[in-house]
Amino acid sequence: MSDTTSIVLNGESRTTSASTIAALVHDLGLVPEKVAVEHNGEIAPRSQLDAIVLADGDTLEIVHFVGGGDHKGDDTWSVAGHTFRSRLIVGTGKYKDFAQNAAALEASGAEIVTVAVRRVNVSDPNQPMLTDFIDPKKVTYLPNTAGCFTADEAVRTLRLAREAGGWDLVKLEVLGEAKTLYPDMRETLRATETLANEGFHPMVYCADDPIAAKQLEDAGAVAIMPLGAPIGSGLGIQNRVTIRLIVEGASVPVLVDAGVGTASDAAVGMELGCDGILMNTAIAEAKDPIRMARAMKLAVQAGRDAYLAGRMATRKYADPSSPLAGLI
Ligand SMILES: CC(=O)[C@@H](O)[C@H](O)COP(=O)(O)O
Repeated sequence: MSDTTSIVLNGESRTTSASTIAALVHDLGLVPEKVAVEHNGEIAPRSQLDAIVLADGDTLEIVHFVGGGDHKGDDTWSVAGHTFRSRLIVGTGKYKDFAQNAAALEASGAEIVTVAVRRVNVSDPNQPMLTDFIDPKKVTYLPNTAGCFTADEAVRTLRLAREAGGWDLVKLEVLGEAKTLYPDMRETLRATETLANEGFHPMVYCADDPIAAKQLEDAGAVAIMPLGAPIGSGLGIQNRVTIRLIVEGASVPVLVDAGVGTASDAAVGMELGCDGILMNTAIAEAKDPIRMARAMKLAVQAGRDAYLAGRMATRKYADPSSPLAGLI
């Protein structure tokens, strides 16, 4: 058994002297109901907090949900000074029309919509305008740089967005090629630096790469948005390990952006500890977009609750649900 244990708390390494997880939680002054614990790579159920004794070489991560995480609906998240209840962000592309888009948004409960500045009309009053259907006073508009393939193009696009609507909380995506729509991480990093220096708050679409995620954060990204799978593919989260590593390493919100196909994909992202999910195609291309929007809302909530609840430990073998002890 070890007297001093190195742990990761809210993404930061700390050393403490307690020997069981429950004692650690107490020593650190945390509220047990508001912590999630990962012990040697497995989520430890809260009921076992005081049963797990730490040994030398153990790995332990304690995630403390400051000010949230209970059942009273106060589980908010914040980015660049804006606080939201909904952890779902929806897009504004591929819908039949703005009316359907607005109805899906309503059903999703999302408080943020992302808008492709180069594709969606938000400023020409002679054309149908998104703002007539989705009120920017009630919903946060998150301008994005969809369709930009260089840092310069993306930065120019967001400067225009800021001039048109005053938006400085923005979503940056710099694509590498049309076939995969994978981000060009070199250009993305360059654009992040420029935007941060110009006073923007860039939420950044990126590869599911923990090192790149850290570099973006250092460059001024206010949120890290790794793809779950290629944009518009609906393939669901392809690499849970890298998403989890990004969540563990980040001190800004992490949101899966792109590739969600159905509700269970959204739940998986949230169960991995992401702060939220951004999606467009899964809702817009569903046979019934309004119903799918509602399903996504519930899935994001369910995944978040499951994460906060702390899943049971996995076992290699069966364990009877009705205890066999005492039976003849
Ligand atoms: C809406 C938006 O910003 C997209 O660029 C985003 O990446 C969504 O991807 P999906 O369409 O795969 O959900």
